Amino acid sequence: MEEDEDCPELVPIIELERNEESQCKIPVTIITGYLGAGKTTLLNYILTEQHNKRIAVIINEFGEGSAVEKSLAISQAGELYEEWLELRNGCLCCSVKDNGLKAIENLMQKKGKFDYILLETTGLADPGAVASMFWVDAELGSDIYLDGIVSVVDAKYALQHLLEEKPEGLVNEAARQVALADVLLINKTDLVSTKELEDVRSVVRSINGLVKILETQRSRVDLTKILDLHAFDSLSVKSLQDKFTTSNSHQHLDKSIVTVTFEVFGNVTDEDLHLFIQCVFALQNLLWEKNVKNKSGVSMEVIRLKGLVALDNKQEQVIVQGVHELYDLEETQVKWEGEKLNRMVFIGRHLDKDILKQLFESALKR
Ligand SMILES: Nc1nc2c(ncn2[C@@H]2O[C@H](COP(=O)(O)OP(=O)(O)OP(=O)(O)O)[C@@H](O)[C@H]2O)c(=O)[nH]1
Ligand SMILES: [Zn+2]
Repeated sequence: MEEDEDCPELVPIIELERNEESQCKIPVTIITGYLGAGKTTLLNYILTEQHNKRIAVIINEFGEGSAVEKSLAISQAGELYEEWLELRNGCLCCSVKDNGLKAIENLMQKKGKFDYILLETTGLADPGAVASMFWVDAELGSDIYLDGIVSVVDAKYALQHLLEEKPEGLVNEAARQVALADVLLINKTDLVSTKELEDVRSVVRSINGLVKILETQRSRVDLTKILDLHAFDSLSVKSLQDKFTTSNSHQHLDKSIVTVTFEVFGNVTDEDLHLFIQCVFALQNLLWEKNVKNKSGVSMEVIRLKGLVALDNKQEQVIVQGVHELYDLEETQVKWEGEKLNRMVFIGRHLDKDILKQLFESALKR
């Protein structure tokens, strides 16, 4: 016993850093889903479940062009406080990016730190834009990080919403929400038959080949399955590998949003990888002259990107994450063994696998 005290166990630096990080950084989970799917029910459920966390809930009620107000409830020991948090600008993609973070940071100064932040976006907001504003590099010194995106669909109306044909150029928001999700709740399973549920599951799967699907009633879900996912950092490398081995590509009913995956041997320089990703993310930028089209001449749009890549000067696997024109490379702890097999997953509209794969192959070192 005494000997133990004399000789303290050495803790590797990496572990120390990770612990420190997880102590001071606060996860944000984005909860999205079509109108009436069960998002608020989920939030209420989370707030009343035993979790020993101090959770801040932010509900976006972004009105049409009106001033943005956020209703904020802080739950502590079952008590609910409500407070209005006002943001000056309604534009999600640009200025709210700073305001949104700032507002939360200010609030934490006033109220003390939270352990967790849940953000419910309305059925109309583009969760990709919301996600990107919370997906801030650690270097920026933010107190919060994006942990994951949870989408809720209504089992009864999901097919109708997901398969609805939009006029050319318009996005099916319900499908985009599924495309972005790390975890998807098929809620209100009490309202559908086994067959209907099976159909919803297969359409969801055809849109997003990576998403973890859970079925719920009244949004009741095991919280460990939706919180602390680390979906946007290098800790997700294991799950990405698993998904690659289990997911097989499905042919989509509505060809607009699909998941495209490919694997290519080789390695790439840092610079060429950045060029490739920038090119891919510029695909949706209609004003950009290099805007790459699919075989039918329609512009591709990447909603979510994940990949495991081999950089020519790195022993470790590097994970690539992208959402809404933001992307990030992060070195993992996992060393390559044997031949280096790059794995890429794209979720988006009008994607053409061959073109994306060729583009990636030409970025690889020869
Ligand atoms: N039958 C059934 N009803 C449910 C279930 N979950 C939620 N509801 C009901 O569905 C309605 C909508 O739920 P909300 O949680 O408010 O949905 P929401 O996604 O927050 O809706 P908006 O904020 O309007 O977009 C409510 O009346 C809920 O009580 C379920 O599993 N089964
Ligand atoms: Zn709601």
